[in-house]
Amino acid sequence: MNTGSPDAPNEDALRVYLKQFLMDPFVVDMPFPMRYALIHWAILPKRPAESAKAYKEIWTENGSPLIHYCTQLAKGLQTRFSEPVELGMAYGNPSFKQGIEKLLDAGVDEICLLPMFPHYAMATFGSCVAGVMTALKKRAALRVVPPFYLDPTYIRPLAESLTGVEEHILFSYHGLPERHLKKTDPTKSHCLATDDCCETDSPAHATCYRHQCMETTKAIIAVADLPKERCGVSFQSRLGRAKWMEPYTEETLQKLPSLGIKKLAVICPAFFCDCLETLEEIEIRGQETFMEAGGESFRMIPCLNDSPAGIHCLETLMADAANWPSA
Ligand SMILES: C=CC1=C(C)c2cc3[nH]c(cc4nc(cc5[nH]c(cc1n2)c(C)c5CCC(=O)O)C(CCC(=O)O)=C4C)c(C)c3C=C
Ligand SMILES: [Fe+2]
Ligand SMILES: [Fe+2]
Repeated sequence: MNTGSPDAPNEDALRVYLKQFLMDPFVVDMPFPMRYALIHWAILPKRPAESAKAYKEIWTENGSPLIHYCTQLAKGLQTRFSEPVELGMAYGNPSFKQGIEKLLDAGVDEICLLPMFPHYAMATFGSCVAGVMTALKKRAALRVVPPFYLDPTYIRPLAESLTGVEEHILFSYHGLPERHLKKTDPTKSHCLATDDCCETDSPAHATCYRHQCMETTKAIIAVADLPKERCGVSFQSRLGRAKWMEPYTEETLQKLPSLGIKKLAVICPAFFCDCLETLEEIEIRGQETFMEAGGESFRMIPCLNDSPAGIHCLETLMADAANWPSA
């Protein structure tokens, strides 16, 4: 399961998709009347046209890159397992609800859900699990592959993709409102209480997106044997006026050349597949920002996508989960 894309890169399709995405209480976590008002009055009048323009920049003859890569990955996985594999998106098509019905029609009595998000976030992993549990209505048992932010099958190929990269490396992760980090802290006192909370052991880290992103960064740096001073972290894709995790990628890209960093490579390890957020926000707009601020070269490191390493990673995660005792 992944987030999903609009059916087409046009305003009408974007309105449908954005409404479904942003009315999800796991994404915009406000009481219904406030969420409804914000989405319908502040976001839906303008954002569909803006987002349609962005999607047009990355749309290919195969449609949305995200859906294309996920479809190829699901096909690849199906060649590795005798049990049926279905792809389902949280928003848009193919929907996870259709996927569940297809699996039930095929007679399965247990479903293994693989949210294609390396890190836990209420807006992604949390929403997928809740959506599937509600739609499944206990018609089959469910097991869920946990966040795989440190899994060697994910870390190793990303580290290898940095081989020979001599530039400064920016690890740009999708951001979250800080409010989400506090909300999913089970201790209610750890996350963001101190500057170094993510470095201090805590049960909160099982659901701390920031901690998990930092761990992924450290693991890739260690496996790729990169000098730490040549690496930085930032958070992208901020939406709305609330405070999101900092530093923001856009501001970082603007600032780096003035610090003498003129050659840059960007890797986006929060994304299993390249999508709007990597291809348009970083590779197109981010590159422009960096070069206009005085940068000399900009290189985008691809996500695992439907590479053999990508299929191997998902296959291993799925096989490991299938070996756990039944729930
Ligand atoms: C990688 C993990 C992701 C997190 C965490 C996440 C949080 C999050 N996203 C929004 C709002 C939007 N996200 C949109 C697209 C989108 N987001 C992710 C991943 C994460 N989002 C993906 C893979 C995609 C799909 C892109 C594609 O290629 O189709 C969008 C739609 C596009 C746009 O108009 O920008 C929105 C809106 C919020 C509010 C949020 C956390 C609260
Ligand atoms: Fe933390
Ligand atoms: Fe997003």
